[in-house]
Amino acid sequence: MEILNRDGDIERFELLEVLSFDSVRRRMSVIVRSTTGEIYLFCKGADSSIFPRVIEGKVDQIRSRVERNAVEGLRTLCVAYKRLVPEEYEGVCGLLQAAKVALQDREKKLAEAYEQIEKDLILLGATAVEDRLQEKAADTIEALQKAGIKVWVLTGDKMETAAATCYACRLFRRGTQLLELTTKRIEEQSLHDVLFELSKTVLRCSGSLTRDHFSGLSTDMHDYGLIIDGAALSLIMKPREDGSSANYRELFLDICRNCSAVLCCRMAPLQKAQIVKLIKFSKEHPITLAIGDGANDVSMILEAHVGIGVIGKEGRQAARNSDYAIPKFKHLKKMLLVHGHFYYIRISELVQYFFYKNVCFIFPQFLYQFFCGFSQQTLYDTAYLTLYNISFTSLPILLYSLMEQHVGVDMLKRDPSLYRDIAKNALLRWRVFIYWTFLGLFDALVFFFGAYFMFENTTVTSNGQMFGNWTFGTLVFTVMVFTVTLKLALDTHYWTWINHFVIWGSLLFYVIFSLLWGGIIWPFLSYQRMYYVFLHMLSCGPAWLGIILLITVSLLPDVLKKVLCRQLWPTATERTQARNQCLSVEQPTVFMLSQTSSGLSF
Ligand SMILES: Nc1ncnc2c1ncn2[C@@H]1O[C@H](COP(=O)(O)OP(=O)(O)OP(=O)(O)O)[C@@H](O)[C@H]1O
Ligand SMILES: [Mg+2]
Repeated sequence: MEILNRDGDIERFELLEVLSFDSVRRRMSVIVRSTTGEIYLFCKGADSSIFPRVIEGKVDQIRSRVERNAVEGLRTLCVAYKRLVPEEYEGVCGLLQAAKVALQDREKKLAEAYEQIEKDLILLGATAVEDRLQEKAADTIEALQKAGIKVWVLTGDKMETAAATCYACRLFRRGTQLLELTTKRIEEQSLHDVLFELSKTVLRCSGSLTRDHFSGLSTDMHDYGLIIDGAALSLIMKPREDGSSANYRELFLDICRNCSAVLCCRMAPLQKAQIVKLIKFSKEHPITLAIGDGANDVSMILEAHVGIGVIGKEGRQAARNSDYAIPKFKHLKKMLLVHGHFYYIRISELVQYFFYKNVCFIFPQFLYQFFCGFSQQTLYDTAYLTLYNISFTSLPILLYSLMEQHVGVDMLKRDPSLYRDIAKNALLRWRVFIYWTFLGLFDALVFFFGAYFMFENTTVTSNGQMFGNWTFGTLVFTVMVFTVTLKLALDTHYWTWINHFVIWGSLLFYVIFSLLWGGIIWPFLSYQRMYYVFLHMLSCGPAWLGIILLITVSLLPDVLKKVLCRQLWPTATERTQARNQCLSVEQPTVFMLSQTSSGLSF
């Protein structure tokens, strides 16, 4: 190992041992031998883990320096060393070797060995490096807050550094009142008192004020930010004999609910996961998402409902253990607010539409049983039964669920609050599900009884011929295929040639298939009950009229509901759609935004 010293000379060291870093110890050491044969141990790590191990050096001076640097948002590391005489070194080697080859509890033994070796150090100094935020980190966090997502920062960093970072990424603002739940405070008062005091502070205001927690835009004085450190968290989580820890947890969660931002600092990796778990199983059962870039974030990424890894300088562990890996933090915005929004809309329509079209399909068959003496006679021909879900009505919804964009990408990025329209599983709630089911039942009733009443008049054909039960079934089926496909066409906002192709293509395919299926005598069929049925039905005018009428009647309630809801209770998304339509007919306007830097930013 060669090192260039400040005089410009090269110093050579032989690297003997590495006591590797871990997030619990928060320090690492190396043992080296200089050219003169002296053996040194150099240790670097977080101030909190170095200072207690130091017996010499300008501790107070360096401590205050470190505090100052941390407040400025710099990442600080303290460095200490000690000289090892050869006998000591022998002892160290022996300890390490024994721990390394242990077959049981190796990790624990290594930790104990490190603990013994890294003590009685002489403080050398401290380093402070600027750990710059990734580009657009602040924008992204602000957008997430506007979208109604609560952002918590869980970090292994020092409290002061982490707080400065939170200010830099606008999680804390000028008006944010910081509440501290730290070990220092708990040492002064008891945990019980601190928690009650904090909860009194936050709950006093939450009752009387209508604050906008989520937008983060409130300029209200009572915008709270909570800071908690790892040691305080373990006190809260620690199970007690009298079972009171559960109460502390509830109290802690109550305080957090009333804070617009929460910062957890000096967290060990497992504590990060513990926090995620705590929130995940809290009474609101929120969906949690954890994003991180380092190995120390892996456990929380695995614990959260959605784990995202940022592929970065800190290696690939986080990305490898995540559900989604992204190259930069700023991509989270597009991922959630645009793709997340789109896919939620798509998947919810896919699910509901599948129920709907199958209710439309099966309910007439059920009703038919009352009219056929419960003889198990099918209403539709077997080919129709087989092909309804796999070819007549499959592609349009498949394409919808892959391509639909009810609002433009730019619009979703520009206005994060649109995300609130779909938050809390808004489109897959019972109310929506019941609406779709009733729509399906209504449509099925219209198909069935519409056709039934038409067939009551036995002289629908001009030549006096009567329709049979297969024509009845085919009429119901035709109206159904057209209605469910047109319903999807009404729901589609984003039309591309491929949507046109599958929607109109599916209908055309149905017509052509029916013509061929009944128009030709197929040699492989032993009997052909559909022979000429479809053509026969189309050859009579009233059937055409009936089909058009029934399709219109079945689509009408949904169209009316859409129009009324849009007019009376438009969602933010619908307002945006309407605005976009207005804008697209007006002359294009160019907006220019200029940003001036202000010394008063925080
Ligand atoms: N390679 C290292 N050598 C010595 N000390 C380190 C090293 N990496 C981190 N530390 C110290 O250990 C502390 C905890 O590190 P950890 O990786 O858990 O969190 P972090 O990197 O500070 O923050 P984050 O959790 O946001 O990644 C750091 O604040 C730092 O003081
Ligand atoms: Mg780290």
